[in-house]
Amino acid sequence: MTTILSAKALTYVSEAPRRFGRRKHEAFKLGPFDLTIEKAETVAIIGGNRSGKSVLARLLCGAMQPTDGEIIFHQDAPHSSTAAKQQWQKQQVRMIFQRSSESLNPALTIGGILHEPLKLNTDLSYAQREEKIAAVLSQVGLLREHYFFYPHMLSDGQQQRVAMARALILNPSVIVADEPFAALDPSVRSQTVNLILQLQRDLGLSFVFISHNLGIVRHIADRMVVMNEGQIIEAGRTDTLFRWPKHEITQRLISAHQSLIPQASDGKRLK
Ligand SMILES: Nc1ncnc2c1ncn2[C@@H]1O[C@H](COP(=O)(O)OP(=O)(O)OP(=O)(O)O)[C@@H](O)[C@H]1O
Repeated sequence: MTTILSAKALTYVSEAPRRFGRRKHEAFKLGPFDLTIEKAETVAIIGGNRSGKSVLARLLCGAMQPTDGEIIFHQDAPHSSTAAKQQWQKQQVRMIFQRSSESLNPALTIGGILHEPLKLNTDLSYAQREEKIAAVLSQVGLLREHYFFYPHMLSDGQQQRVAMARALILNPSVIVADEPFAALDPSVRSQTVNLILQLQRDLGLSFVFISHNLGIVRHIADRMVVMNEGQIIEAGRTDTLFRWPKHEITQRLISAHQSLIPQASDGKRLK
């Protein structure tokens, strides 16, 4: 196995705002804990509300800075200067959010949306960027014509694919997805799951995703990380955790999921 990144003693502490203004965030402590992500694996983060799943996802992709601890990238950066190395590392982990429609700029065409990260992060010429965009559109199952569409002209599933294309365009090693399936209807959801599995096979990508849907977690995650009150309370292979959950909270989450699975008249679970 090849380790892509490891979080060491990762800690995030936010104080409650003292006075004035709306209380957007309350006091919260995440970690310290260690976590590794291997090449081409899928790691699901599960846990109750406010357990810190989204904060962990944001720390992993660099959208929030840890108060303590560090995230180490194990691949060699193809650059020698520290600034270029840091820039490259930032590109290694990209995030996609729950509601793609809200994260896509409505004033830009899909082409415009996909040019942006390339303009900001690479020295590619216009023609090279066009070539890269055509390739990534096809990777996520969209057509070349979609380049000229605005986000509102696309379906939810297609918008999700654009969000995926934007995440992929800088050739990351890890995609972090916060509830990527929650807002999708069941058929689009299974298409998105299949797309993720296919991209993983084709590109050797690692996926870290947060989900309350344990059916999908069981279907696609190699490993599971269970969080509660800012701590990892249990982690391991998905099959093992589903069969032999050790922590009481993991047991509760899994039995709540299993109670939703239809039972046959003889009491056995339907496949
Ligand atoms: N950007 C932020 N800055 C500071 N604190 C934050 C930030 N985002 C969330 N928090 C705080 O971190 C705690 C955990 O929130 P988080 O959103 O990570 O939980 P979650 O497990 O993803 O919950 P849910 O399943 O309800 O989305 C909350 O107390 C929240 O107020």
